[in-house]
Amino acid sequence: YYPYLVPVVILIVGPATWVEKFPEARGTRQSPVDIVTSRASSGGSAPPLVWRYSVNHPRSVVNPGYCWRVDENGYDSELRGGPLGSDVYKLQQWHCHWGSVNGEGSEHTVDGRAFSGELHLVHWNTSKYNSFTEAAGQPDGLAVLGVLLMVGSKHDELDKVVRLLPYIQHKGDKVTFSEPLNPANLLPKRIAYWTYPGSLTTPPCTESVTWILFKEPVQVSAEQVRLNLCYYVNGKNV
Ligand SMILES: O[B-]1(O)OCc2ccccc21
Ligand SMILES: [Zn+2]
Repeated sequence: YYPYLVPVVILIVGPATWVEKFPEARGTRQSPVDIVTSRASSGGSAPPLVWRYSVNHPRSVVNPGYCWRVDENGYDSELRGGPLGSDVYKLQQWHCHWGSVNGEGSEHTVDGRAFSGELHLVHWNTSKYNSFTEAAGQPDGLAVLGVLLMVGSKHDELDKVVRLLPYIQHKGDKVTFSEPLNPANLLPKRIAYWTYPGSLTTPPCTESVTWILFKEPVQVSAEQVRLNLCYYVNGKNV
């Protein structure tokens, strides 16, 4: 008999190899980062951060393969002030990051602590650029509101998306819903935040994101985390 040549396939995936395909990943303002709270300078006299979202318009939930994403389909919205100077940004999409093990799903950490998940509301600079794609390549092109998620009470607004996950179990699946939803209800009550110039946390890791990470975590139920996990660890085809 011939000793079977076991095909040794070393699948090298993950951040360590992103630099080969995405040179931006070697940059100087890469996200996520650990927020060292003792080193954060006080906001001083930054103007207030202001947002306004449209509520009653059709949205689509998509499975892009790494989580779920809600597309705002171009409906009106505004984010301005805070670290954003005089530019006005518009909500393009929002998505979440969950871990494979509960309790360590967030992208950012705070003093070394990870959270169960992290919501990203992605806005683009409509004062300076003509499209999301164009803005996504510019240093002041995107502004992302980051919301840390921790296990606690059920989140009713988020549940409008979580309950649709069984219908988009595979990469590329999409479902459109018209139930009124206010993205402002996804944000914490207290709106103190940390901000820093960073990048996409996923390829192509473009350094075009002004990060605005709220200090106060938002609570989601253990069942909501479980639903996110089972549809995005098992359901996703990488
Ligand atoms: O890397 B991210 O998930 O976080 C910020 C962002 C913006 C646009 C697409 C993907 C992302
Ligand atoms: Zn993200």
